[in-house]
Amino acid sequence: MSLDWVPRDHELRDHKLFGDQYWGSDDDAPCVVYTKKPLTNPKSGEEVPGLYVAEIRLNNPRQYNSYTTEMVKGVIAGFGAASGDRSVVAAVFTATGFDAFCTGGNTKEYSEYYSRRPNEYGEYMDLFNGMVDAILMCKKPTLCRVNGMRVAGGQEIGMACDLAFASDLAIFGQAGARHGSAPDGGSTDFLPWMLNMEDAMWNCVSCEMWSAYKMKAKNLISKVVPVIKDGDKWVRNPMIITDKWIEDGEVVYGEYLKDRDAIKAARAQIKEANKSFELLDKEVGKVVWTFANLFPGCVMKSIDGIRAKKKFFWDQAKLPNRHWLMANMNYEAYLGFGAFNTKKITGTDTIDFIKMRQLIAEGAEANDAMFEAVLGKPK
Ligand SMILES: CC(C)(COP(=O)(O)OP(=O)(O)OC[C@H]1O[C@@H](n2cnc3c(N)ncnc32)[C@H](O)[C@@H]1OP(=O)(O)O)[C@@H](O)C(=O)NCCC(=O)NCCSC(=O)C1=CCCCC1=O
Repeated sequence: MSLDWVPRDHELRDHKLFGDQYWGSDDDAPCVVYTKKPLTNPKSGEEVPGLYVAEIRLNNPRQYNSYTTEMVKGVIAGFGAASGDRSVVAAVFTATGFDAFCTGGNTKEYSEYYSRRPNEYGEYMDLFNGMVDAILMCKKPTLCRVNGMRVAGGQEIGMACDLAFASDLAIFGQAGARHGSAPDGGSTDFLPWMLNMEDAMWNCVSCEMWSAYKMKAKNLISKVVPVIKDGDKWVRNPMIITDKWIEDGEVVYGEYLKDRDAIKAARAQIKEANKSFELLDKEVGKVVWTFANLFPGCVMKSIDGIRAKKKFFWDQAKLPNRHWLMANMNYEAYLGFGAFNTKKITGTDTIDFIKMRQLIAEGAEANDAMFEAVLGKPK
């Protein structure tokens, strides 16, 4: 017997919360660019009709794709759109150019607007937390296409994604303790899951930058590929040791070259080289195709089961962190972001840390006199 007699409504509902007002195009930097690209079979190269991959691209290359307040809204809107679009198979998070995926919050905005305006920064942090939540809540697999350095908040929003694939020119690390913040936008929560505790501790606090090869060896990311192309030949990042594992009893794979002149020459080679994301896009395409050929519901249930472990610490800490970050905008963040933002005026991009500790040792008040004593001076 047919079930035609059961009343049904077949008009598709629209579940979108917002439109495209938070996105821009290539020419609108700083902005987020949202694009639906056809799902493609990596073997045949054929595009699948009616199915897409959503690309959410940070577009602020002049400032290493750091996100401005408006861009944070664009990312939230992007992951929300990808999540709610029936035709989207996966969401790819990337950025413009070969230099940077993202170096975190916009230090100019932090220094010139948010420092000494703690309530304003609290409101901003609500958006930032919403951005990480939007990635972790997206009902599509999320892939970070690490086109360049992933630093500070860039590392945090990158780690919020399910999987990461990197250009071998990318470096990974935090900048918080150097520039007056704590990596509380996800790194203190995610790093200890993804690296071992000892590595998480050092990478989170030291502000050392680790190569993509080192991070692959330490399991932070899924794959590293070269982007320098010399004719038909792919050339691995010349600044990093990739041709041996051990030297003099120490693991050297993934470390920077030691010799200063060799580093200088490698940097110049990278600058001049012809570059292409062909291999990176191939890797991302293969993974998306794997997901596309699995049950969508089972894929998302499995992903959310893993994400729950990442969310466990993130959800516990995100609000207390927001309150601390807000208060800190009156103190160390004012100094740290101020120093970085005025490096062209003073010739130094950090405060005088030893002087600050000496003043603290004397029990000095945290007032303008202290700030003046530790900040650089106009040249
Ligand atoms: C270490 C660096 C990432 C790279 O150093 P280097 O390769 O030497 O490049 P620079 O000369 O420093 O940078 C090139 C130009 O880009 C500008 N830039 C870089 N990063 C930013 C940024 N985040 N915002 C704005 N502008 C940026 C830089 O000023 C240069 O411009 P110029 O006009 O001089 O050519 C290094 O760049 C670096 O340390 N960057 C800053 C990293 C940082 O402090 N980010 C913010 C951290 S805090 C954060 O992200 C948070 C997230 C949520 C929770 C709370 C929080 O604090």
